[in-house]
Amino acid sequence: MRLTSENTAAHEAQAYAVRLESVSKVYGSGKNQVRALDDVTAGFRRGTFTAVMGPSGSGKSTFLNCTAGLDRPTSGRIMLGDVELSGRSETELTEVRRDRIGFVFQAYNLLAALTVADNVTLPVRLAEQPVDPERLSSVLAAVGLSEHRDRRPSQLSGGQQQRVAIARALVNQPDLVCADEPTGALDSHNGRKVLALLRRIVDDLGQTVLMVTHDPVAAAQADTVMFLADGRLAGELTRPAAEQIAERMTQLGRS
Ligand SMILES: Nc1ncnc2c1ncn2[C@@H]1O[C@H](COP(=O)(O)OP(=O)(O)OP(=O)(O)O)[C@@H](O)[C@H]1O
Repeated sequence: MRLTSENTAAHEAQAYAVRLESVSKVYGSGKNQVRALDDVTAGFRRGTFTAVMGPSGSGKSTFLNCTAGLDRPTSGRIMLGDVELSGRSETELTEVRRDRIGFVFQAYNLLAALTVADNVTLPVRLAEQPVDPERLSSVLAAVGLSEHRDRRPSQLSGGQQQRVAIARALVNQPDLVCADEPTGALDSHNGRKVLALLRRIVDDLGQTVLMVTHDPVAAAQADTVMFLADGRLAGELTRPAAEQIAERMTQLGRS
């Protein structure tokens, strides 16, 4: 097939969950100006798990927030599948986030008054869509919480609460799951279980995961580790061991 610019764009939208083209983010102005992201171009293929690492202040949260439509880049383009995020109104961005992106935060962000099942289906109900009982059962089974569907978050361990958050992130079959330090509040046993679950949703369900972490052991679960330094891409490692990641982080910290 001859590749015209139109079918190249369609092909890329199919192959990549999200693409960033020359994305920069500048905070403040004058002498207080901070270039948190500096001309970042990157693409994340569907069905892959990427960890984002870098020294403190290197731009990881800014990168994740811009990619997930929580923050707006100063310049550049972000394409979520075939949807361009730039130039969208706040209401449109809220809808894109609700319908196409799953979020997993360090602090779980569950609603204490709701049951597990009601927390998981919240994005569906916020979109005023009917809850599909089969979809609910299948995401609860995927995270191993079928028997706990009627409990409240306070009746679960931290690791179980994070698995509820992952089920909530999956319920709309999102284009992208964004995880910000998902194991940051967990002990190592529960942290390992959550990481294994993130790995499984990529391998078994074909989800695309983008995870910011400070932990080389967590990052070693990813297919690719992408490094940031001073808001710029500073290389990547494919299927690295935790030791290699730690070594690269030490080098970046020294530079
Ligand atoms: N809202 C903001 N206003 C001004 N500067 C900001 C803002 N948010 C981030 N920054 C600055 O942008 C740079 C990148 O910050 P960011 O939080 O993205 O880094 P990070 O790699 O996630 O850091 P950490 O690992 O410490 O969480 C830093 O210099 C930070 O001080």
